[in-house]
Amino acid sequence: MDQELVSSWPNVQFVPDSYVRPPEERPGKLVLSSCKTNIPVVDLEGHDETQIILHIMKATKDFGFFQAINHGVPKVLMDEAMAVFKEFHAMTEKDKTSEGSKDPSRNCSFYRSSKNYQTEDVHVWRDVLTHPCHDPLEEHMKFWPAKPTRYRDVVGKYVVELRKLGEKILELLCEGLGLGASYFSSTGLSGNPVLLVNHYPPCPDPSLTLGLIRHMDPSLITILLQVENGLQVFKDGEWIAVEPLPHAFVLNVGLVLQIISNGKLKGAEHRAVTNSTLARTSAAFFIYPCNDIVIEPEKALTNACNPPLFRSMRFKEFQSNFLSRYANSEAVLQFLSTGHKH
Ligand SMILES: O=C(O)CCC(=O)C(=O)O
Ligand SMILES: [Fe+2]
Repeated sequence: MDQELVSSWPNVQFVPDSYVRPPEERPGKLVLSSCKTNIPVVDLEGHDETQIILHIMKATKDFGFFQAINHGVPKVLMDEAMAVFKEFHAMTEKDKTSEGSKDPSRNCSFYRSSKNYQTEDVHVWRDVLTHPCHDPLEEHMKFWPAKPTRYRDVVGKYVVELRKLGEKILELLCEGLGLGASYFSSTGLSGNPVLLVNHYPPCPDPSLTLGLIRHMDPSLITILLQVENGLQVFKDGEWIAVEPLPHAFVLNVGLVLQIISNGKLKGAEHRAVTNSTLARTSAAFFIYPCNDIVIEPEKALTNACNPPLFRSMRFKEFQSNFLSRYANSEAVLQFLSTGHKH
């Protein structure tokens, strides 16, 4: 059973030992309805941009997360993209594996649990399709799945819209931080968006396992599309469930933005729980810097009273160190820290 994708176990009756999380990580009773459910909702339409900026800054400072409505991405396209993501994950294991493994460099790939499957002690209950989304799009698209037949067409349109939305949110955050609106796009810091399509099949005992362990994202920001419950955010010692709102996106601050803003904006830990009846699909659009870009606290945001809290390093180095410490945010932050405290 271990050799197959989680989605290939249609009638699994119990959680295999290799998927049972250690007791301190298990969601237990906090799987769904017993959690609080409240993260801020930000309406991105409207004429008063100053108010929108204030609202986003407050939400990201308080929670590291918010849901965006009236964001400008066509609803029909969101529905089509989610439908095609579900169609991909509903294909046979053979088709998913061959359609997701066309890229010899493995930037576009399909895998179960996590990229550390071979070395991790315990797996998580998910299958993943991931691929790059930066320009020139056609060059990456040839490695994207060709089945379902409309995948490239629909997802190609979807990622163009998400890149626009990402730029818009980053511009608003820049203004909130007092940086020029084009700060990220002009520096290459937002030049490397990647899509990750998570699929969490129904699980016989969601209290024992996780779809995704507690982590922070190694991105500038992440834009998540979800239609079923399962995402939880850790705040003030508690797990908060992020209930899907129709046609909203869930936005969160990643570690790269935490570094650049010198801690003015902070990421939040989050995880995904599984569900005993429904399969859940979520699509995370990560805005990453290009590999060779140096990430460090922006000089305009540091001074003698606000010394840089984070070391400077290339994104590539940041990412490999992040991955080796994935589940341990404290160790990640310690690695990044200059030793200065707020
Ligand atoms: O599936 C979700 O809701 C969470 C996805 C996520 O956090 C991630 O892919 O980093
Ligand atoms: Fe995440």
